[in-house]
Amino acid sequence: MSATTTVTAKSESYEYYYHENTWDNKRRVLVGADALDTFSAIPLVDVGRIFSENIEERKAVAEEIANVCKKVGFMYIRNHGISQELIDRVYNLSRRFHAQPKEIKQECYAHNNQELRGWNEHFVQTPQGPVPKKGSFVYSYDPDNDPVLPQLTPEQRAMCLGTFNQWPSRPVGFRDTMLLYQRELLTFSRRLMHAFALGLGCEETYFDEYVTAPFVSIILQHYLPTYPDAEDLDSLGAHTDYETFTILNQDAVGGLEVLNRNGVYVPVPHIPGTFVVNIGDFLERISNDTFVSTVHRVRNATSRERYSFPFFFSFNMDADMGVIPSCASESNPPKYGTRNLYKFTKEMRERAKESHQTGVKNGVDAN
Ligand SMILES: O=C(O)CCC(=O)C(=O)O
Ligand SMILES: [Fe+2]
Repeated sequence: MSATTTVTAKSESYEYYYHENTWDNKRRVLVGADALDTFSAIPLVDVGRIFSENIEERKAVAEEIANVCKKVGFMYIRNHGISQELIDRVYNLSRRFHAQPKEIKQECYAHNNQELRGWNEHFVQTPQGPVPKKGSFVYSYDPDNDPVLPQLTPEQRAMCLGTFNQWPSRPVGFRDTMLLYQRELLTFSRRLMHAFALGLGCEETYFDEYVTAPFVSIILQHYLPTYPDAEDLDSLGAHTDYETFTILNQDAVGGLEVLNRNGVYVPVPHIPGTFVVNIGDFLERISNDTFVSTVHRVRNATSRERYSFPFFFSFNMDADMGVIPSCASESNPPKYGTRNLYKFTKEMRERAKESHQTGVKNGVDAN
C-alpha cells in the first residue's frame, strides 16, 4: 500500500517518509531556519542545441541542463525532435489497448511473465472494497529493435528484458508503433546522455560504451479518476525513479507533482510539445549526488481518465558502475561503491512480485 505519511509540524525540519513497493524511503525536508533555496516551478529547457555541430553550443546547453539537474532534478524539454504525429499515435493505441475488456488485456498479464513485462492492474481500498485505479502496460529494450544493433554474448542478451516482452493481439499496429517509439527515444536518449556527460565534467562520449544495449522500459500508464472516499488519494504513490533518467509524455489532464526541498508538492502541468525529463537514483548515485533524483507522485483529482508514458533509460545490464571520477575529489570523496545494474533491477522486480501477493497494490510498477 502506498502509505505516504508526512509529519505535520512545519516549524522544524523533518523526515518525509514515502513507500515504494515494499521499500521504505525518506527525504529530509528543510523548513523554518533550515529552509534552503529550492524550486517552486519546473524549468523549461530548449534542448535543440544538443544536436548542434558546434561543441560550444552543445556545452552551453549541457551547462543549462546540469544546473537544473543539480537543483530540481526535473525539467520540461522542447525542440527534442520527436514527431508529434508518432506521440499522438502512441496515445491513440494506448487508449484503445486500455479500453479493451480485461480478458483481452489478461492475454499479456505481467504476473504470468517471469520478468513482469506486459499488462498489470492496480487497486485502491474503498469502503466498498478494492477498486481499480490504474492500468499499466510495460515493455522493455529489445536488442533486435535497436537502430544500432549491439554485439551481445548469449548471457548479455538474456539480460535484456525486452526479450521477455509480451504483446497483445489487438489493437492492430500496437507492437510496431511501440517499437518505433522505443527506437526514436533510444536515439534521442543517447544524445541526451552526451549532454549529461558534459554537464558532469566528463568527455561527451564518456557513457557511450555503457549504453550499447541499455536498460530501457516504457510504461503506458492509464489512471482512472480517484475515488473521493478511497483510503489513498495517490494514483501513483510518492517515489523516485531508480534508473538514470526518465523521459515522460503526459496528456493534458494533469496530476503529476514534484516534491521540493521545503516539502511542497509543485504541480507539473502539461505543456504542449514538451517532454518532462527527470533524474533517477542511479545517476544521482554515480554523480555522487551532484544531480538529484526528486520525489514525485500522481494524483488524478479530475473526473477524466489520464494517460501518460514514461520512458526509463539506464545503462547496459551488465554494467558495474561506481562514482564517476569527475564527480569526486579529495574534499568530496565517493559516497557510494560499485553497483551492478542487473542485480539491482532484479531486486526491484522481486520486490514488486512480493508486493503483488498482498493484493491491493500501490501502483508503482517494476520498471
Ligand atoms: O504518469 C506520470 O505522470 C508519472 C509516471 C511516473 O512517475 C512513473 O511511472 O514512474
Ligand atoms: Fe516516476
